[in-house]
Formats: sequence, C-alpha cells, structure tokens
Amino acid sequence: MVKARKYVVKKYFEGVPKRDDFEIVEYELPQIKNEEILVKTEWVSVDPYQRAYNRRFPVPYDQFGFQVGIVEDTRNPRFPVGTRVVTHKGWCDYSIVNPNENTVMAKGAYKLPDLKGLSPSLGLSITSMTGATAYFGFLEICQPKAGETVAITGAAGAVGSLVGQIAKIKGCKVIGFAGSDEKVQWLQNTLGFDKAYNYKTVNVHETLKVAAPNGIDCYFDNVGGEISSIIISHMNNFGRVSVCGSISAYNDDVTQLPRVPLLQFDIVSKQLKIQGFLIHFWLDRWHEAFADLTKWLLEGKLQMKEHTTEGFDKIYDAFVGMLAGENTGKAIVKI
Ligand SMILES: NC(=O)C1=CN([C@@H]2O[C@H](COP(=O)(O)OP(=O)(O)OC[C@H]3O[C@@H](n4cnc5c(N)ncnc54)[C@H](OP(=O)(O)O)[C@@H]3O)[C@@H](O)[C@H]2O)C=CC1
Ligand SMILES: C/C=C/C(C)=O
Repeated sequence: MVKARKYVVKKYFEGVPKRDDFEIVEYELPQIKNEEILVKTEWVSVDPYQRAYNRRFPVPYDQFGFQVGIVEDTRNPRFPVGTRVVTHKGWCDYSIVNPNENTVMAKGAYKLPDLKGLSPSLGLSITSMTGATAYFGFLEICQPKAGETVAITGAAGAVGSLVGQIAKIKGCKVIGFAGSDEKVQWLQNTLGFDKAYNYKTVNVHETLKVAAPNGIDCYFDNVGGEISSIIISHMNNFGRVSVCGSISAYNDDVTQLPRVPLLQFDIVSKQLKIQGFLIHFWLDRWHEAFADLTKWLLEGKLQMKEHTTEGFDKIYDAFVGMLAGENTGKAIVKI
C-alpha cells in the first residue's frame, strides 16, 4: 500500500486564498487496476485558473492542476515503469491515473515529450497548458503578421512571456506590460521585447502614444480591467484581441467587479475582433504547439524562466505568491 498526501479545498476562497481554505489529507492508495498507473509526483504547477475556477466545484474537492511525475507501478503496457508523464492530478505526492480517461480539461496522462535532456519541469510550461495557451491563443486568434504591433499584459508571466517570444519569432513589434521594474528589464534585455513597462508606475495611455504611435494590431489580454480598455482604445482598424484571462479580478467579489470604460464605439468604429478562448478547445492539437515550442526552445529562439518553490508543504505559498506577482516566468513547485 502506498501512503499519499493531497491538498483538499475545504472552503470557498474569499479574496486571496487562505492557508486554512486547504487541508492536507493523508490516505492510502488502493492497488492499481487494469490500464492504470501509479505516479510519483515530481513537479506541480500553480496556476491562476486554480483560483478562478474555485466556485465551479462543490467543496470539498481535490485541488486539480497539472503535474509531472514518474511511473512507479503499472498495469498499462503503453506506460512502463520509469515513464515520465504529465497528468492533471493536481497537488498530491502520489496518484493513480488511468491514462485513457480524459476529462474536459485534460488528457488522463500523456508521456512527457522528449526535451532532449532539459529539465522535465518544462513539462509544466513548454509542453503543457501554458505552452498550448500561448501558442493557440496567440497564433489562432490574433493571426499576427510580420511587422504588426502586439501588446501583451501579464507579459513577464508564464503565458505572456511565451506569447511575446512567439510574436518576435513571427516578426512582430512587441510591447509588454508587467508589474515590476525587474520584470520590465528582463523582458527588454533578455527576451528581446521592443518595449516593456511597469503598469504600476506608468500612465498606460501616454506610454502607448509613444511606444505604439501607429497603433496596436494584436492585443493578448491576460489581466482584463482598466488597462485592457486603455490598450484596446489604441488599436488599429481590424485589430484582433485574444482574451486569455482576467487575473486582475480573480480575487475580487464577482458581484462587485470594477467598472471599465465603454469600449463599444472603438470596437465598432475600428471593426475589432475580440475573442475569448479556453485552451481545452484545442486539446487534441496540443502536440502541434509542443513540437514548435520545443523546437524553438532547442534552437535557442525562445526560453522559459522558471520560478521554483521547493517542498510539498509550500504549494500554498507558491500559489498565493504567483497570484501576487512573485513569479517571473512559470511558477512551479518541486516535490
Ligand atoms: N484561457 C485559457 O484557456 C487560459 C488562460 N490562462 C490565463 O492566462 C493568464 C496568465 O496565466 P499564467 O501565465 O499561468 O500566470 P502568470 O505566470 O502570468 O502569473 C500570474 C501573474 O499575474 C499578474 N497579476 C497578478 N495580479 C494582477 C493584477 N491585479 N493586474 C495585473 N496583473 C496581475 C502577476 O504579474 P505582475 O507582476 O505583472 O502583476 C503574476 O505574476 C491568467 O489570466 C490565466 O487565467 C492561463 C491558461 C489557460
Ligand atoms: C483553463 C484556464 C483558464 C483560465 C481562465 O485560466
């Protein structure tokens, strides 16, 4: 019998999630059945949707999320012992998975793609939801063309930093907004963004007059709120907006969300396309994103910075730290 630990969400979050909204539960795993695998978790992902989706499930629920682990026992010939897998089993140190049992959000399990000796933790960014989100959310919805100007909020985060690098690969001019001067320096000096700004200290409207005098063609929106309205008011005719997330409001009371300026006149007069998406829509095509992103990574055309916290007991701290902007790049926890 294997003893396992998992984080259970026992209360709905009010504002910033609190430590005692979670309980760490110890329990014994049953024997694996036909087709199942026993996975020892190596890395877990902390992500904004774990906050945003909180009220979609009846409490108590096991905290879902992507993780990379190694197969320790198997009754599935496609997944021998020692295989590295990506699953959606969340914040636990051991789990039993049937790789064939997909959910709406994720495959039951898939083999970690060959990262040519790079850290398997990249299975939580480059070859997981994060990478697919940046790739499809930007390329499919924004349909960027070389020479166009792209604005990105949440630009120094996991998804945003990839979107900016993909935009550079596609020959675009890239303007990023992030929440500290260090992040801004990293975006400009290391990732090659054309311009980056600290949204906490600049006047976004005045900044865009200078940074994008000819307007913005594509906007990848990770944060929502007032900054998004300002950016959209700077868009060119036939501009495209990919609405990926609205993290600026995830900890807010949904009945009291802040008002943002009316955008309809800009949308109509500039004939803008504004599209939200959920990355599960492309679940059967994620491998296409993984192939291109891994190739670009190995060619040195893009990079993924990881913000790593150590220890199963620290997952909560990593989660609220990410929501507060402590991460540059992908926030992950090494178990
Ligand atoms: N539609 C979909 O299918 C998917 C959507 N997403 C969305 O993509 C977005 C980015 O996710 P991900 O890359 O994983 O997370 P990040 O790595 O970007 O981490 C979250 C970041 O959000 C920023 N942030 C926090 N509060 C605010 C605020 N009030 N205003 C502006 N920025 C804030 C912080 O950076 P800073 O220091 O810059 O403030 C923080 O580092 C999220 O909105 C998420 O929900 C992600 C995956 C799939
Ligand atoms: C699947 C993730 C969705 C958001 C909103 O993060």
